[in-house]
Amino acid sequence: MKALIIDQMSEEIDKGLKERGIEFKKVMLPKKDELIKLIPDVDVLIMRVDPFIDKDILDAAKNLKLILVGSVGTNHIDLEECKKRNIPVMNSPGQNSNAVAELVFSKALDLYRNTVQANNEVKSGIWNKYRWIGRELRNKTMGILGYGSIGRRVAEIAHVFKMDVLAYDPYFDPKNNPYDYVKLVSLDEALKNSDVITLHLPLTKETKNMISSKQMEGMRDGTILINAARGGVIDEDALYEYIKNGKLGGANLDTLADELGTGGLDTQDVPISSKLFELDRVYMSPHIGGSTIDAQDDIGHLVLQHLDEFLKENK
Ligand SMILES: NC(=O)C1=CN([C@@H]2O[C@H](COP(=O)(O)OP(=O)(O)OC[C@H]3O[C@@H](n4cnc5c(N)ncnc54)[C@H](O)[C@@H]3O)[C@@H](O)[C@H]2O)C=CC1
Ligand SMILES: O=C(O)C(=O)[C@H](O)COP(=O)(O)O
Repeated sequence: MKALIIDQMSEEIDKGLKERGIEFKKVMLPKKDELIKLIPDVDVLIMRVDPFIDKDILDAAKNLKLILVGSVGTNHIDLEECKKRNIPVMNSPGQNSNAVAELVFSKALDLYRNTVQANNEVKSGIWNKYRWIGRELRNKTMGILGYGSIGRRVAEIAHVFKMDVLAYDPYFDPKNNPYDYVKLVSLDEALKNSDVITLHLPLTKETKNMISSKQMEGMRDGTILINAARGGVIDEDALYEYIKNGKLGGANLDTLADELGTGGLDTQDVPISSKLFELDRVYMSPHIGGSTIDAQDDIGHLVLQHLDEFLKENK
């Protein structure tokens, strides 16, 4: 059995493959052409959110029996084509939830306390403590869109910050709500009554551009938006307009519609641009929500557990 690892993953995976006597190769983020050349004799593909695994790659993957994904989202894999070929795709739910949730609060606090502008100003040699009057999360309302693994972890932390918590998730059965301090509401109610809105739902046909002008119009003045889900969920043109016209208080984004893992760019250290970058009240990070040593180690263990389950079922 041969495995191919195509992203930066925990060393635990290398160790685990060796212990199981599985031969493996590591090629960091191969381009599509390169992957098509590498994949014909691969049995197990181990990856994160790049590159896009499409029909051409699957056509070349004559031996492929399993795709192990060290991420939650699988919108970068043609699941239909995998199903046709009987190739299971096993993702890693739950393992990076805390990492993403912590980043959400870092992002909300950064915007509320203007840390990026304050940092830049001090380092440019200007000391002015009066310009950067911020706000506190305490007593504000957190609106969580998508009350899954990450959404629920965000709710727990928001409660500790003494925030009120609203959540919108049409697929979540309220009977399973573990927290009495989280009120499950409609999308409109969540938009209208939140000071901080954070997105934790998958990118699907239904959620693409789900947050657009109409939804931004329905938000409170000064609302800040955090997106550590997928870029395509927010209409970036509308976001630009609503931050520029002052209706929204800012956005802190970990993802963009045209980025790695969403079928857009396909390598690292690529130039990226967006008119959103013109706006001071837009803060960015390059899709690092799940990128902690802790989360990647937990993911490594789950990937190996999934591999063992597969091997057991396919002896
Ligand atoms: N920035 C990053 O590094 C990371 C981003 N993600 C993204 O976050 C998403 C959520 O991750 P998890 O919470 O772990 O997944 P999850 O599957 O536990 O939760 C997703 C929730 O979204 C809900 N949902 C689906 N469609 C919806 C809709 N139309 N409206 C409202 N809710 C809807 C589902 O019912 C589910 O409860 C992933 O799909 C992925 O795209 C996940 C991990 C890291
Ligand atoms: O799990 C997901 O879905 C994510 O978006 C990841 O955390 C980000 O991708 P990775 O590159 O961290 O696997």
